[in-house]
Formats: sequence, structure tokens, C-alpha cells
Amino acid sequence: MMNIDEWKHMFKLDPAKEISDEDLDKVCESGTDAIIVGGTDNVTLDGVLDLLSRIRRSHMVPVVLEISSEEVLTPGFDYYFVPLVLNSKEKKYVMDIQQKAIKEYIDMMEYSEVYFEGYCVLNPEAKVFHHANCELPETADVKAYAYMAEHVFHLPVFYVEYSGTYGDPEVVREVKAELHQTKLFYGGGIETPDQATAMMEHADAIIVGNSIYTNLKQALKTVAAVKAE
Ligand SMILES: CC(C)=CCC/C(C)=C/CC/C(C)=C/CC/C(C)=C/CC/C(C)=C/CC/C(C)=C/CC/C(C)=C/COP(=O)(O)OP(=O)(O)O
Ligand SMILES: O=P(O)(O)OC[C@@H](O)CO
Ligand SMILES: [Mg+2]
Repeated sequence: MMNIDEWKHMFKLDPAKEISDEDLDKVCESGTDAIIVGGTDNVTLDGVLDLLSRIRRSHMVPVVLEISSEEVLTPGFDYYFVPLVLNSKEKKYVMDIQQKAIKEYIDMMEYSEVYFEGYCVLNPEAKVFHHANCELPETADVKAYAYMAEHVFHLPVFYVEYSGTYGDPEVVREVKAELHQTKLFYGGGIETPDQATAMMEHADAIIVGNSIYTNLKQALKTVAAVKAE
């Protein structure tokens, strides 16, 4: 299914981490709506291309590159997600890096394939929190970022990112109340079907990352849980 607006479940594969062919097949054939390829540290073009080619070799699932640096920009993905880290203290992570990339690659950009994501990083222990020099917002701040994502920047996606830890469903519920056009993605710490359904009560889509590598059997069950909603 290529319509992003209908996606409910995504697996995020980190090119910096090893995954066997057998496990990769299970992830790709799980019924998830898409595979996102992305991570914060040690993400190389070789790692990205390795995952892309292994997925494409035998699977039809849509594949998205979540771009973390110019180095990994490559054709061949179905979609490209471009993060704007809204709660960064530095403007470069919100828009300058992206503005420079647009200047450079505008002729290669197919607008229908590129989705800008308003990221709000809520786990102060997450690599991305430190990497993008984020500050921890209160719930009222997160809601204001969500409002800006929809009404000021007209972004297609607002991403509540708890990468590495399970977040607060109440925060996700309050954020959802601010959003009508902009899709709400939730990611962070989902390991079980119950955790997936709790976040899916409010989010438009959930993203499961780490548990692919720590407990794949449980991670695969999050797909059916979300689809049953
Ligand atoms: C032709 C075409 C498609 C053009 C696109 C044009 C365009 C505008 C490109 C811009 C691309 C670009 C350079 C974007 C930069 C984005 C950005 C803010 C970079 C700064 C560095 C940074 C903060 C990178 C991280 C990006 C991010 C938000 C990643 C989140 C992913 C995440 C939290 C994954 C979880 O894994 P990880 O963090 O690695 O944790 P573990 O390894 O511990 O699990
Ligand atoms: O790795 P986890 O904690 O599942 O988070 C998923 C995703 O939101 C990371 O960008
Ligand atoms: Mg990583």
C-alpha cells in the first residue's frame, strides 16, 4: 500500500545494526505498512544501500529513507522522510541543514516522494536528543509544537519521538487533540502488542525500532495488534 495517509504501522531498521536475512524476511513479510531505514549514529551510505538491496531483492513492502545526513541521500527508495527537529535549541537542526540540502538537490527532488516530519524528541537519554541539542519540553510546549507543525508549517507529519523508551500515552492523546490534517506518528519503546494498541488509540501510526533487534517475536505481534484497531 503506497498511500502514506493510510499507514498505521512501520518498522524502523537501523543501518548501523546487524540483521540476519531470516529476520529481515520476517520483518518485511510481517504485514507492516512500510519499512523506514534510519538512525542517528554510524549511518553510512553502504549500510543504507545494503538494507535497501536486501529488502528489494525479495519483498514488495514500501521502503522509506529517513534522512539523517546528506551522505546517505540515494535514489531507489519509495519515499524520503526529512526530519525537522522542532525542540532543538539550534536552528540548524530545525531548518538550516534541510534548507542547504534543498538548495543542493532541488532538481532531483520529486515532491510527492518527500515528506517533512516535525520531530519532537521527548526522551532526554535518546541519542538523537543529544545529537540535535534538544531541550525537554513540557506537555503544553509539545502541544504548541504540534499546533505549529499543522498551522504554521503545514507539515504532513508530527513525530512524537521517545526513541529507546516507552512514552506517556496521555501526552500522545493531548497532542492528537491539536492535530487535524497533520498525521501523528508515535515512536519509542514499543515492545508488546498492548503497548502498540495503547499508543495507537491516539496516534495515526506507530513506529517500532529497537525491539526488532531485542525481541523480534514480540515485535512482529505489534503489527496485528495495530491492524485490529
Ligand atoms: C532528492 C531528495 C530526496 C532530497 C531531499 C532533500 C532534503 C531536504 C534533504 C535533507 C536531508 C537532511 C540532510 C536532513 C538532516 C536531518 C537532520 C536534522 C540532521 C541532523 C543530525 C541528526 C539529528 C540526525 C538524526 C535524524 C533523526 C531525527 C533521526 C531519528 C531516528 C532515530 C531516533 C532512530 C533511532 O535510532 P538511534 O537514534 O540510532 O538509536 P539507537 O542506535 O540507540 O537505537
Ligand atoms: O527504537 P524505538 O525505541 O522502538 O523507537 C522507534 C523510533 O521512534 C525511533 O526513531
Ligand atoms: Mg542507531
